[in-house]
Amino acid sequence: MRIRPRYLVAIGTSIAGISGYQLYCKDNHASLNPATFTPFSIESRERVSTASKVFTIGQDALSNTNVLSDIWGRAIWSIEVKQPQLQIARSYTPLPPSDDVSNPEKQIRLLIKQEKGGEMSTYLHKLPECATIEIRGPHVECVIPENTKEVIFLAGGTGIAPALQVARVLRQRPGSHVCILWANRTMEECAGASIEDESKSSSWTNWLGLNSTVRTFEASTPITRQGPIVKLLEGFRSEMPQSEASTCTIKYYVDEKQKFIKPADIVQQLQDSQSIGVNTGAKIIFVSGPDGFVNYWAGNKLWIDGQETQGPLGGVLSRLDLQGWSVWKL
Ligand SMILES: Cc1cc2nc3c(=O)[nH]c(=O)nc-3n(C[C@H](O)[C@H](O)[C@H](O)COP(=O)(O)OP(=O)(O)OC[C@H]3O[C@@H](n4cnc5c(N)ncnc54)[C@H](O)[C@@H]3O)c2cc1C
Repeated sequence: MRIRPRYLVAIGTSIAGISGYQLYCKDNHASLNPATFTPFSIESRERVSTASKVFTIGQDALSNTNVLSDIWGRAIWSIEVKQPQLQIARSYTPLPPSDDVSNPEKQIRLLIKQEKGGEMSTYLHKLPECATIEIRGPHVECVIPENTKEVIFLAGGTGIAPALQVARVLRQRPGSHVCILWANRTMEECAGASIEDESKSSSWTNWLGLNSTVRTFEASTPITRQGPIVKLLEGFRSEMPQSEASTCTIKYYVDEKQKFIKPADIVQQLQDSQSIGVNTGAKIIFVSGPDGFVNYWAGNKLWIDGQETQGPLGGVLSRLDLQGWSVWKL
């Protein structure tokens, strides 16, 4: 059968078109960018608790891009996920990679809590394995000043994700002191965490090992498998050189255990910082979590001309002598 030249042109054009589209899709996968939503597949989901899961997204598709390597080293950042039917987007904060720390750009992992009645989080939790989601980013939420080596991080619930980003940045700065106070409603959100007996141990010096004999834990705390977030936190703690020049303190607080972050915990950290007294750079207290948590500790953020701003310092922190530390609400 003879095929007319004009059909050959049409077939050739179609093949070229399909190949071009496939190439475009391939490139498009690798081009996470802040302006447009790009499809990525969900590679896996790991349950953290009844309400929370860690989603791993587009690991292979991201393997050729360097877009994230710079940002991991200097900032708190997020990405947006789109819900295609409702055309809404929500922000999420990537977790540092757990296994292949040298190639962070290969992974986007998100800790997502399913909110009761929440449109996006429910949509994401109900998606089947290998589903495609559209993401846009990275978006810088806060650049950590180069001279910052001391950070206290008050985190509530999924607000722990930016704390892990900060820990990762400071781990690369010799002489850094990171203190993360993480509050959860239930024990299952931080399964495997050691809940400190606060009457016996409360200062950075204890984590330095100077007081290690009094580091005891609530007898009622069940020894369970460490959840993925606790694993990440404990990984940071053990990787950070524990010396007087460099410390990583992590404390867990759980509502159902009647263990809450108290103003005295912050005062203690400020005093410990003063006694270590090695750093002169910008010292920052970050507050991250649900609105109620942020409001309680640092006051409301304010919307001005359609932009969310820090607003004045309020809440508990405004009543403490912060000794020159600045506060950043996330
Ligand atoms: C920079 C940034 C980073 C973030 N990072 C993370 C992260 O790493 N992990 C994470 O889990 N979340 C993160 N969030 C929060 C996330 O963006 C979403 O806000 C969250 O997932 C809830 O979205 P949703 O669409 O499921 O809930 P929404 O539909 O927006 O609802 C939120 C809550 O409000 C209630 N609600 C909704 N409508 C009403 C109404 N009419 N009346 C009364 N109550 C109502 C819902 O029941 C729900 O509890 C981040 C937010 C920001 C800004």
